[in-house]
Amino acid sequence: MAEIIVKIINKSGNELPAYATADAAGMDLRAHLETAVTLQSLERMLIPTGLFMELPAGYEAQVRPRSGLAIKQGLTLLNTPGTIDADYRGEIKIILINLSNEPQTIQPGDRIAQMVIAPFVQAVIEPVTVLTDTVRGTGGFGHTGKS
Ligand SMILES: O=c1ccn([C@H]2C[C@H](O)[C@@H](COP(=O)(O)OP(=O)(O)OP(=O)(O)O)O2)c(=O)[nH]1
Ligand SMILES: [Mg+2]
Repeated sequence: MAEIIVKIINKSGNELPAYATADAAGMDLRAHLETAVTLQSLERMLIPTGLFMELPAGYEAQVRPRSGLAIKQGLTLLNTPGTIDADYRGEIKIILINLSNEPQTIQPGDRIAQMVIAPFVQAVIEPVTVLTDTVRGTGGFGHTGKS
């Protein structure tokens, strides 16, 4: 696999993101907090990570929920997958939402999300007035049925 260099400034005091296992796709991101915060049911909150990144051109970072937090605590990312642009130089922040019925508490340094680095393409848009015919045509939104 080609080596992709991602430059990171870490102002959090937490350890740097890292792949936990040999072939992991995601690196966990930790909450950069002074004290614990609690999200009430259905409350959303922007949680800082203290991380600032420089991705190579042609790559994005996707921030995604952790399945353990989702199933055990109903915590997910409101905008999943969040998009971190290669030209963004601000702090990476996580939009957490509590979809459970109980308050959920995040401690400083908790792993609240994971980040996947992925290549992307930028398309050239070509305005036209007619599109090619296909078997699907305009069918969508479940038009092929369920079973
Ligand atoms: O979960 C996220 C999503 C985005 N960002 C940062 C990096 C990204 O490059 C920038 C802009 O994100 P996006 O394009 O999704 O937001 P927008 O509402 O379109 O803002 P903008 O007008 O700044 O592009 O915000 C985060 O830190 N966390
Ligand atoms: Mg945008």
